[in-house]
Amino acid sequence: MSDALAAEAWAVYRAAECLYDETTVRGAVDRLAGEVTAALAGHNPLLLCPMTGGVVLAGHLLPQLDFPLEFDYIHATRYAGALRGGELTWKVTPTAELAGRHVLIVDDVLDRGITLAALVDFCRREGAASVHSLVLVDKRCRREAAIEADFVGLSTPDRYLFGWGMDYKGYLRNVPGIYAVAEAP
Ligand SMILES: O=P(O)(O)OC[C@H]1O[C@H](OP(=O)(O)OP(=O)(O)O)[C@H](O)[C@@H]1O
Ligand SMILES: Nc1nc2[nH]cnc2c(=O)[nH]1
Repeated sequence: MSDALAAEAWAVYRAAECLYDETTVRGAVDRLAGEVTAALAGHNPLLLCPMTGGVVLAGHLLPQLDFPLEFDYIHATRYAGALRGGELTWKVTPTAELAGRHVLIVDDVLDRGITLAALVDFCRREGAASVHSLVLVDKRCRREAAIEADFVGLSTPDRYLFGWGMDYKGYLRNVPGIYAVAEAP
């Protein structure tokens, strides 16, 4: 990507509002790990990470789930570097067999709900025995698909977010807190 976009991302980062600092996010991930362990240890679950946003959360959650599980990824995107979602584009389906499995989808943010609803539908159509979902952030907004996550880390207002896997035009997924882009004055 261009240096101009990197500079824009840096300016957006500096002007943004920190909604949750790193310590708070890590605390939420610890709690989520406990909840998932209580619900799914012993069920031989398959964790499914929607790329790319789910990768930071999955990387922090996995070592805290101290029981047998499998991990795979899926790739469907509808923002593609934009600040508003469009059509969902499928890029990669999981290589793991989902039939008969207890699937846990682990994603960064539940916003309009279109992506998570499509992922859950996909897993059900593939014959999963059960499908649970976990999101780091549940945005308080008007859903466009009737879905809620089973495990929720944190809640935010309806602002465009970045950090902890969430991007600003492809940048800032690495930021170690959850930030909201500054609103125009
Ligand atoms: O609830 P929705 O409004 O459907 O949005 C939620 C989805 O948006 C983001 O993915 P995105 O399409 O931005 O791709 P990314 O994971 O590569 O950032 C995020 O990772 C969720 O999967
Ligand atoms: N980066 C990012 N991706 C999203 N996908 C849906 N909502 C958001 C958001 O607020 N930020």
